[in-house]
Amino acid sequence: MDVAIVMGSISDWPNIKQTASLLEKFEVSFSTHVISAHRMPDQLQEFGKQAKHEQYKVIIAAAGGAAHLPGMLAANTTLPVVGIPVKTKALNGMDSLLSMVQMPSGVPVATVAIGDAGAKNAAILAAQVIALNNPKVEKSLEKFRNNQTQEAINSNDKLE
Ligand SMILES: Nc1c(C(=O)O)ncn1[C@@H]1O[C@H](COP(=O)(O)O)[C@@H](O)[C@H]1O
Repeated sequence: MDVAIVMGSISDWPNIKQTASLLEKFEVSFSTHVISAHRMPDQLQEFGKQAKHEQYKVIIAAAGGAAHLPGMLAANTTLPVVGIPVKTKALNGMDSLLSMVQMPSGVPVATVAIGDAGAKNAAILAAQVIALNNPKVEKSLEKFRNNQTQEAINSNDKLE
């Protein structure tokens, strides 16, 4: 598998399944996991340490609230980690965003936006990394971009 999607909880899945759907669309191979840094610290550390041996190229890590999961994965691997801040009821995801975007120098998490745009952009970002060595994925990305451009152009027809 090229990409690992790791979530802090199964409750993140309704948001994160769109990340998985987009990876499928780009024909990027991926696996999905629930591994909480807080609730499963040993498993989280083990996963981070083994990720490179497992041949993953990118890790997408989604978590809400005190979202330490992406940072702790990043601390345990040199693979690129894309962080998705999951929207929360209490603070609308600002808590998730700030806990992953403000990483200390030396241990980056490539943090995307809160919510649907971020969940999709994480998949696109991961696919862009995979496309560097995979012409099929590169083609899928180009097609996606061209369709997006065409849809934006066509939306002019809807203006009155
Ligand atoms: N932020 C973390 C971590 C972590 O960072 O280790 N583990 C779970 N969570 C988050 O807690 C929220 C509520 O989880 P539950 O619904 O399971 O109580 C989820 O958004 C999850 O990502």
